[in-house]
Amino acid sequence: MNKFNMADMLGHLGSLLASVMFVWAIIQQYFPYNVRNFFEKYSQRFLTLFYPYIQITFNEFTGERFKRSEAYSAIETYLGKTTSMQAKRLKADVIKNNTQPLSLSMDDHEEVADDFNGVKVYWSSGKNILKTQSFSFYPTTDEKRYYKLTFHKRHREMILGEYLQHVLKEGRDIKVKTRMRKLYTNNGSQWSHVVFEHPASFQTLAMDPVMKQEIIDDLTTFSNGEEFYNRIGRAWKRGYLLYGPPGTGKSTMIAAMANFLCYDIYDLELTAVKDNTELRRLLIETSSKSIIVIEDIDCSMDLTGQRKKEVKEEEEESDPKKPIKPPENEGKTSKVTLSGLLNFVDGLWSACGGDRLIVFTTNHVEKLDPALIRRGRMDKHIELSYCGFEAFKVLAKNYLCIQTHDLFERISELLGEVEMTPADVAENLMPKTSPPDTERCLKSLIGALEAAKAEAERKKLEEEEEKKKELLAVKAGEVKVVNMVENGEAKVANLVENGSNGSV
Ligand SMILES: Nc1ncnc2c1ncn2[C@@H]1O[C@H](COP(=O)(O)OP(=O)(O)OP(=O)(O)O)[C@@H](O)[C@H]1O
Repeated sequence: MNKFNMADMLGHLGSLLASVMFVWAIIQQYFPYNVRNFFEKYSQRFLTLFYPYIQITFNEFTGERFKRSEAYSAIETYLGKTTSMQAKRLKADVIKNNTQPLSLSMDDHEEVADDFNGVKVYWSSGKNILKTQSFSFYPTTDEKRYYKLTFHKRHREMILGEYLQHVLKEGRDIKVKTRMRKLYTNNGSQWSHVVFEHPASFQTLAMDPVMKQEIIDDLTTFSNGEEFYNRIGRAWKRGYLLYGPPGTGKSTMIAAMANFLCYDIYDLELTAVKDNTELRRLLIETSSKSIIVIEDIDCSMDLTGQRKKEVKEEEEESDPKKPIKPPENEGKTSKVTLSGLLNFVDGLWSACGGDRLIVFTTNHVEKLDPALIRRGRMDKHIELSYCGFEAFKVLAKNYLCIQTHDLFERISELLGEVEMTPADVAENLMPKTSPPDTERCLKSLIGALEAAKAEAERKKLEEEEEKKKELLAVKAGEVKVVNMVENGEAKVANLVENGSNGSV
């Protein structure tokens, strides 16, 4: 009996559904769009009288036809984490990133809940399929995806303000962290890029640990400082000057900075930039969350000489008596000037928004114009120097996976006496066999350090000999002069004596 009733009920339900669908199909087919729209509009209004929830739709494409909405993309990324825990149907996409190979988002018509400060909100995904007007035999469809946010109307203010800001910021931050980072280089006025996959990190960077921590803290404060920079009315940028002999890790540190902050790198070849206008254009094209690097700044332009010339020109220009003469550069290809570079560092271009680090490197800090590297322009001066024992320990850990060894004491002694760059120390620690023969590598380093020490001592001796010789030469010269003076005096005395005797 029960069985029969059930089958009967299902039969009725089936025919009811079929009828509803039939009627809906008829309405869609024959009722004009305006009439349907009218019913939909008023039924919605009627429902909102009793429905305490508010809905916001974020469409994938807004305004410009092929431009994906930034908000949609940030929401998609934000929901990625929640989605993988809650939704039953997910969409996966491959992203080329070491830390996270797959990006997950919820499939169409899924719903997930999110909790913010104890308030529950619901996100659902959907798509509208529009039939495009076309004369093709196969009608084409246009899919418009969207996310819908639903929340109770009593939380309106908080959701529209704080929560949405939080979602967009989190989404953007996750995106920055998981995106493939790029290394841009300029060929004249054009940037071209490759994927940036340098493995350097602060962990593998060999330097004094206190200094390293200081840099990490500084970078963290800077990257979280949007509000602070806004408050004090300064462009959100920071200048770093890295200086030290070749092979001390300046380029490696830039790579470590980019990996730490998840920023892109713009490696600016200043010598390829025609003039200040081109420099400005290149800078305006840089994106936020990036490091703009000018390596070997002292070789990129004659800063000292040029600065003097510029100062002289400025002085001459301000002299009213001076006749006006045509500019020297007219008709010639001009170069970037120091003042152009200073404008760039000072952030005249900061109107393009976002945070940027500017990093200059040099092997000869003393050659740079003080105006270029004064605080406020280059906020942090970092000296990368010869390898100390602490830096060596980092390299030993990286290259040989050891934290301590009997030979460390000797190495520590030698490093205190000899100047060797981390690049040279690393080269000696490079395993030549597999598995690495730790002792052999350490002994190779000791051998190199002893050879360097002997060489330094030999040079010192040579220099001392040279100095001695110079001193002797000076002394010999002095003796000669004294002799000459004495001879001269004797002659003069003779003459005087002869003169007083009346003989000429
Ligand atoms: N402090 C360091 N920590 C770890 N590795 C380092 C360090 N310094 C140098 N190296 C190693 O030496 C190589 C050369 O270093 P890097 O190019 O960073 O030096 P640099 O100071 O930029 O030199 P240059 O002034 O010639 O450009 C790197 O590939 C890296 O492997």
